[in-house]
Amino acid sequence: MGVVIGLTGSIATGKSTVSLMFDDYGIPVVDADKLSREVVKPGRDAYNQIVSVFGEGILREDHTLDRKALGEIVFNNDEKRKQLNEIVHPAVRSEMVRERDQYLMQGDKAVVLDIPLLFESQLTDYVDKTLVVAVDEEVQLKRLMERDGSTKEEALSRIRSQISITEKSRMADEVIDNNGSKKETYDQLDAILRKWEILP
Ligand SMILES: CC(C)(COP(=O)(O)OP(=O)(O)OC[C@H]1O[C@@H](n2cnc3c(N)ncnc32)[C@H](O)[C@@H]1O)[C@@H](O)C(=O)NCCC(=O)NCCS
Ligand SMILES: Nc1ncnc2c1ncn2[C@@H]1O[C@H](COP(=O)(O)OP(=O)(O)OP(=O)(O)O)[C@@H](O)[C@H]1O
Repeated sequence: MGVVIGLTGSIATGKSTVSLMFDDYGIPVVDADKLSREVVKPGRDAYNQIVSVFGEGILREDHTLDRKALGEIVFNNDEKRKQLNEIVHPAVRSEMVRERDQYLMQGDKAVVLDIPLLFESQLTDYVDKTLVVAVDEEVQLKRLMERDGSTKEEALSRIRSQISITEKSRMADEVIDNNGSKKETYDQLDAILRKWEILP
């Protein structure tokens, strides 16, 4: 049976960057962020529930979700974030398990579940190994502000919505230090995959 790797980190620590490296090895990745965007498309159950809870003020003119507006609400209010999670997460979880099992059935040696909230949502039972991508907090803040063009306040409200990267690193089976170059990150991933006997 293939190994299921739970890939996580905290926001902007480099999960997507490492997930692209898995692509290079031909190891399939199931991306929870991507699924969470699909299950809230107009007409889907989760979309209808979000509109009924948060109102039409979080819709754009074309009726798709205004993710920035919804983000401003939920990253500044724990109760509202919990409500959104309760709507979106079950749909993401069932799709993720379906895709994971499909890869395992077709005989893949490993499959990656890229889940930002692996520890927050207590999803570690869905995976065999946990891999955390970590950077120092000042690097995280800088990369997040640069990537999203966000203010320090906006970036900090997102960072504070998650368990700290220090704590996640303590819970992980393996940690990749992504403070350095992408090449250094690649080398660490390579070593871990060899240690786990996923690569020869
Ligand atoms: C609030 C929303 C609309 C903001 O959308 P936006 O396009 O700005 O961000 P995006 O979805 O690309 O998420 C970026 C990052 O934010 C962090 N994040 C997203 N949702 C959450 C959450 N509920 N709690 C903590 N961190 C979160 C993750 O690190 C994620 O990688 C969106 O994040 C959302 O629907 N969140 C709820 C679903 C969820 O938990 N998704 C993450 C894992 S399934
Ligand atoms: N080793 C690195 N050196 C320089 N920049 C990097 C490195 N790793 C990642 N980055 C940059 O940092 C930003 C955050 O990385 P990435 O998008 O991979 O994080 P993430 O953990 O997937 O974020 P999110 O939680 O929002 O999904 C991106 O702009 C990325 O290009």
